[in-house]
Amino acid sequence: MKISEIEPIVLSSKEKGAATWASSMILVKVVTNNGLVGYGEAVPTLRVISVFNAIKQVSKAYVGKEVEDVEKNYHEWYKQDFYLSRSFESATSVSAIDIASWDILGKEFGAPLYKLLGGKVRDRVPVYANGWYSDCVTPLDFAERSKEVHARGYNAMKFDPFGNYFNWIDEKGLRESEERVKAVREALGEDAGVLIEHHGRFNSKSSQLIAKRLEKYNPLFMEEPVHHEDVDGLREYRSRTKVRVALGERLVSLKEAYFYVSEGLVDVLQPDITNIGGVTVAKKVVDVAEARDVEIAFHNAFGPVQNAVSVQLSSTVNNLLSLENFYDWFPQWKRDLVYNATPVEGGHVKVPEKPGIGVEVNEKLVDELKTSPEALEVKEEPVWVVGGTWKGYLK
Ligand SMILES: O=C(O)C(=O)C[C@H](O)[C@H](O)CO
Ligand SMILES: [Mg+2]
Repeated sequence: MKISEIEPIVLSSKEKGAATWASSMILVKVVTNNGLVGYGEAVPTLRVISVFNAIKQVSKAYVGKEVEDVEKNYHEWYKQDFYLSRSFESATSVSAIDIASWDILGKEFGAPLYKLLGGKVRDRVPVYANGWYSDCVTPLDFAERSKEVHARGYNAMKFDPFGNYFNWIDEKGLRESEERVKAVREALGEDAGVLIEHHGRFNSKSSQLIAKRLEKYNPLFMEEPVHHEDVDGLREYRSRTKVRVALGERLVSLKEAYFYVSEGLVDVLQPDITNIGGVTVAKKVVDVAEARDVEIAFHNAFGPVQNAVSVQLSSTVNNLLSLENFYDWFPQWKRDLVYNATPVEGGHVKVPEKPGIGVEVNEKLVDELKTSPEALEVKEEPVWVVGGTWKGYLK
């Protein structure tokens, strides 16, 4: 079947998500010449306009091609684009079109993606919560909220305890962060997973100080402890700390992922299927990680189509640690967009059996929420922060 049309669709709503960038979403609709429709999702972040336009350019390399030729089509774009691995817009655009292509493949063969990828190794996917700590500032705020999340069945949760510190962290910042993490660990007990998000914003010396303060709370992993491109800083961090490192949400190609795995720089790899090159590349990244016994925990922070395809892939991955999940902290419209098809129950998600990505998109709601691509406001609290947490509390 040939691809006849590709449409980027920006969706937004007044209802806000856990983070500013979660209030919008870029859906990609792919249609074939015999009327089959597939959906993918591209990542907005602060690039809504440029990603929307990039999808139009990447579409030029896909329209008219056989939708089943996912490998051939991806490599043709990789050759044509030249700067792919340095172009976030291109990588998330090709990822979205690839995901939609796989959605169509599943519909064509009447199978959920997991069946096209070698079958399930688990019937339910374990998830960890993110986005749950909006407006938490004091240790008590975090402790109380974490208990509520635990009571909902989540046995692992991630949070950024560092407030508005960036690059450097001083003793006051270390004390504030430690008090927040200590409060959560005491609230949850020893068996729950406590995952620490740094958002890649510290220099290596600061991150090493953080690791020494927090390792006694047995974090399941320390995510992006240093700036993503600070490889020497990451090497130094690895040589001087004992904690597990997670990274991967910013990777945009297979070779980038291979570098971090082959250099022994990562314990938990977090590829984002809507950034790394779609299903076609994500499944290769999983194999590279498996070769070095690196665990997989797909980054999954944006929308319900990304979530659906991440659930499908996670069900097939032997070396899966857990799948990130914002589902219960999505704005309702994101859950409604796929008829709330992947609810979290007891800290797990059942793997949908519908063809393709396993969920149906609510096309009526798409029409209601469709908007034009606009620049997001840049405020004192960065768009990637969980709302209301970019502050300190010790006077
Ligand atoms: O989900 C993650 O790992 C991210 O780094 C993204 C942010 O944490 C998420 O959007 C909440 O701010
Ligand atoms: Mg992160």
